[in-house]
Amino acid sequence: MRVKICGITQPEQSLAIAALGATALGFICVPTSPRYVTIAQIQAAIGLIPENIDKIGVFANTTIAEITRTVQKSGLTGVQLHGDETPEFCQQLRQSLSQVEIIKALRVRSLEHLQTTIHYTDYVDTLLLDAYHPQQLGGTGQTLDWHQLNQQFNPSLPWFLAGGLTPDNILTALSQIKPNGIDLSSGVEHSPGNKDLDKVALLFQKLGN
Ligand SMILES: O=C(O)c1ccccc1N[C@@H]1O[C@H](COP(=O)(O)O)[C@@H](O)[C@H]1O
Repeated sequence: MRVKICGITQPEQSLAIAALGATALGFICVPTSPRYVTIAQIQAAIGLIPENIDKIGVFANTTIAEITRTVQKSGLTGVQLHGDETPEFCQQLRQSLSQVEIIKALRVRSLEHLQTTIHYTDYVDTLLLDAYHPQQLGGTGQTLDWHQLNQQFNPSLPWFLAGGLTPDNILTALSQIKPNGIDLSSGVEHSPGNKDLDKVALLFQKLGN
């Protein structure tokens, strides 16, 4: 299973988290987030991380030109679209970034809302489900209803479960639902952007790594 640790701001923490077992690291490219990092900060982190680790930039409601510029300058291997990007936007981004993994995040408002993921199938590589929050785009610590999700969500694409996952609740979540990957941010940090390496280690211990 893929394990993505997101919202990293300190380059040396990237290296430590990769060594603990993360398969993907996430960098927040949304300027309003307390976890926002510049291209220079992403470059510094990526310079330390082994090649086999996925390096994902998280964007929301920005332009294709801005995403493309950031990917090309920083060396990101994937992008996570966490805003209201349409299937048409994803199709255009695919044309601009053909070698890069495109992950479309859906902030789930309702079970009916889940059905919109079908429209992205031809244009993205991976889906991600996060909890909806009226004021914040992500990193909220809010969880989804895993049991209901298990009954209603059966996508044809691989997908990440996100939203309020922690070392304490991860096994409960995975007992109820079987995503292809998990994504954690606020559940493994001291404060926004400052990861708690003890919590990350506990996560991988719980996962049996
Ligand atoms: O973390 C942020 O600050 C953020 C800002 C804007 C868009 C997405 C963001 N984070 C994403 O939120 C989810 C879940 O986070 P959490 O585990 O509930 O804290 C995760 O996919 C992050 O990539």
